[in-house]
Amino acid sequence: MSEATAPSLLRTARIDDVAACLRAVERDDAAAVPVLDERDKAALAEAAAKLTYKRAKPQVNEGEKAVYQDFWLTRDIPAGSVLEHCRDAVEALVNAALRRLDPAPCPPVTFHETVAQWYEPTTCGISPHRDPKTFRYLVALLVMRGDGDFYIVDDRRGSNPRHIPAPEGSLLLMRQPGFGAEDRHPFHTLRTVYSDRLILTFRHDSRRDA
Ligand SMILES: O=C(O)CCC(=O)C(=O)O
Ligand SMILES: [Fe+2]
Repeated sequence: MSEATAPSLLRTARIDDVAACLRAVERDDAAAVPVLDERDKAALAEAAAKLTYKRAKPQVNEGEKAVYQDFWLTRDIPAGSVLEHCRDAVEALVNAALRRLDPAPCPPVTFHETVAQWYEPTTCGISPHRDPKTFRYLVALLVMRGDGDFYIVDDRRGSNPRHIPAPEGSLLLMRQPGFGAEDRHPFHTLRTVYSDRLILTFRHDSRRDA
């Protein structure tokens, strides 16, 4: 798609609100901010609904480290699609917000990895876990459709849950190592999913840094 016809996304997102969200991430490990209007949500959910998803492995790891998952995913994001434009728009928005913070908690992010995830209603979308620490600075989850209960927790048992409201249309930002500190790497979980939930997950992969 040429630039002239590229859809404009995130028109209603405000950089200052995203900067305030990043401050909340420094304090609370994760926070969400509304970024999508009705038109964005419709265009993105329509494109995401056309992707071909694979079921996530129901269980990853054994014993104490077991993580249980109940969702569908794909990394096949068509080149030039509205979903790819969306990745670029979210990356630009987050980096514009980071530039408003002094000192900035991390360098500019590059979202090397994009995953589309689809959850049907369930009582456990994904049990407590940490994302691999090769993913640095920030993980960004864009909720294109649906609703679910996201929590930051203290451990794999899910102790001390802190609910992070992230309704449809919001961008949930969660810290990874390198965001202000090397030793902050939060456990998190998605519990109840109330209605079909479509998200894009964006991650900065340090193995692909120059
Ligand atoms: O869907 C969510 O809200 C969380 C997903 C997640 O933590 C992951 O895929 O690593
Ligand atoms: Fe995760």
